Amino acid sequence: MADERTTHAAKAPGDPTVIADRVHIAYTVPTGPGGSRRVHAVKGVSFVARRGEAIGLIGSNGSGKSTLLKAIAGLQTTESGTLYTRGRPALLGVDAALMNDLSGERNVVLGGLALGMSRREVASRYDEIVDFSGLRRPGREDDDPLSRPMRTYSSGMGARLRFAISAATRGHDVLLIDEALATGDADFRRRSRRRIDELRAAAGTVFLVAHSATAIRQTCDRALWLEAGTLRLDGPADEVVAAYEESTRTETPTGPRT
Ligand SMILES: Nc1ncnc2c1ncn2[C@@H]1O[C@H](COP(=O)(O)OP(=O)(O)OP(=O)(O)O)[C@@H](O)[C@H]1O
Repeated sequence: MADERTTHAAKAPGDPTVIADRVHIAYTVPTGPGGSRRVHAVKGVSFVARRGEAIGLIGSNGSGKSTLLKAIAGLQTTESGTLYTRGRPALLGVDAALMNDLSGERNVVLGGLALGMSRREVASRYDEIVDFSGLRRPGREDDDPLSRPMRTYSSGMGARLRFAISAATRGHDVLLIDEALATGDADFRRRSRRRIDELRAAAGTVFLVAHSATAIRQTCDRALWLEAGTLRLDGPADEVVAAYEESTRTETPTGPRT
């Protein structure tokens, strides 16, 4: 079977959708009465993302991946440097503005509106979203998770619904996905990959933050490896992921042996 990813990757990338030029991002963290300290989360990161690319962000915990994603989405200000994002970016993922006390059904509407869909658009895509999430199981109509509050969902169910909502968006030049593919079964991951490919083919740029090297390898053609806020490597996903894996093998402390 042909590898869709290779087909897309073979196409020449298009116009720039995100341009980062020596971007620095810092948080101010209160340390006590009147005091604060700065956490320098992203340090001088530069890259150009183009239409048609799916770019994975990889790096150890606290390396700045989510911060960079938020900045690309326009939700986090930069301290210095220039960050340009074309059109309407959409940030999707575990932090998406869903409400745990509301039912899955209400959250589909809420999430759709938060992503800029009209009520009519949400209504017309409702079934598509729910089908994609895989939460409505034929023959199990007596227990429809969509009518239950989201707090009763497993983390995998919640992640699937969030991804399904976000995957229904249209017309975004830049789609940012945080960790959405880390959960879900093989079938869901396959459908997610196909959808990301479709979004990419429909002209946007997709950024994906994932801890799973496999998700990045299977979904992205390019990867940015962040380490302690700096861009350590930018290149073909296979190469960057291999270098990252190699470093985690050699740099992960094993702890003292007793
Ligand atoms: N709201 C915040 N206030 C203060 N510091 C923050 C905030 N968010 C993140 N940080 C700090 O910024 C740095 C980068 O965090 P970020 O969440 O971007 O990393 P990450 O690579 O996405 O991590 P993970 O893989 O664990 O999700 C870390 O040192 C983190 O502690």
